[in-house]
Amino acid sequence: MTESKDFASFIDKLLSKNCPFALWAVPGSNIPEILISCNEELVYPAQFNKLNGQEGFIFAPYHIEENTPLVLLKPGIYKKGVEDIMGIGLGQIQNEEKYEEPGEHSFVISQPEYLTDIAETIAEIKRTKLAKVIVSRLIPFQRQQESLGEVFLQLHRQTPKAFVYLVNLPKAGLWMGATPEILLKSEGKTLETVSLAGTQSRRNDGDYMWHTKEIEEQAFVSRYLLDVFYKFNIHPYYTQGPETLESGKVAHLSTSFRFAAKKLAFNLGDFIAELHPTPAVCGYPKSKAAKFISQVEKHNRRYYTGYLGPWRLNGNVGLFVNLRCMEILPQQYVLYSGGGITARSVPEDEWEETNKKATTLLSAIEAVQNR
Ligand SMILES: C=C(O[C@@H]1C=C(C(=O)O)C=C[C@H]1O)C(=O)O
Repeated sequence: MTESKDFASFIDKLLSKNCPFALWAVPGSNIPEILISCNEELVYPAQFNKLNGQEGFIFAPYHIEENTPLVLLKPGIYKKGVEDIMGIGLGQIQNEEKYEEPGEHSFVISQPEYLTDIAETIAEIKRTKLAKVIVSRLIPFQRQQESLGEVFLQLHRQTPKAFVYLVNLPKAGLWMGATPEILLKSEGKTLETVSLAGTQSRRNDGDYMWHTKEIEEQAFVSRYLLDVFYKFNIHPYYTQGPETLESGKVAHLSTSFRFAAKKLAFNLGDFIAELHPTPAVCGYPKSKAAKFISQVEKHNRRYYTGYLGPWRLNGNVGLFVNLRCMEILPQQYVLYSGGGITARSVPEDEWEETNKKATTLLSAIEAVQNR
């Protein structure tokens, strides 16, 4: 797919129609998939647990609010593979009006402000029972005349092991990303969820050493997953890891948990509602961390740290946490990047970590802008 100039211009033409769609490639696959829906095929469930029994593609926010609804694209035109996708007659797709601009993204904080916030976060952790909290920030980047189709293909070329996507939706906006984090994925009769946390720079020699800070912060996520398993009576389950997972310019610690899908045959929506947001993107304990985030972060996370992916589409569930993502506005890209803060954090290192995470997207944009 990455070789096709025609495919990039097909994506650009689709974007110019402004119809609701989700385009994605699952990790390790070169085969793109698309779901195009008309406005009538969009559903806005009021709560996360209202997904029981539904089917389609989900684009879920961090918090459901009026400006950030949970969106389900019901099966409309679904195609897999470049040829089949490009076979879609664009003439049959209705032009939709331009969406309303999302609210101001003016809460871009400077490095000194960020460092102060992180120092205060560390002090709060040391003073209270809060053990870990994810603090994020916005990174704006100027758009030029570059093709978004080309940026999507470049992103896929650079991060083939991620879930790479482009989503255009009224109410939610235009988003692109390449996330390494599985929330819930089906494989035959098995379901898998993953505890992913702890970050270091990617190494060429693959010789990773993990330190106490990363080991502890990933363990918080694993412990939380086991609490949720206990609530839903999920056993036996099988684990693999912690092991190193590379994505873009960084690497993480990852543990996979697998169990029989029949355990959640009737309440998969409830399970997701309980799982989200995990301590990988919120913190631990979860309610304390969520409250702290709402005080320390001046921006609205919108769909960053939400989740997205096929939901029982042709029988498959493939939900990923919305990380390494950006909202695409007419004049600029707004990237979202965050990291887990614990008592062992060093503010300057955390700043660097958010920069490194952002290079996944920035290097794809720059590669296209500099062509
Ligand atoms: C919050 C992000 O990533 C999450 C936080 C991580 C960390 O704190 O080390 C690692 C992976 C993700 O679970 C992000 O990419 O913005």
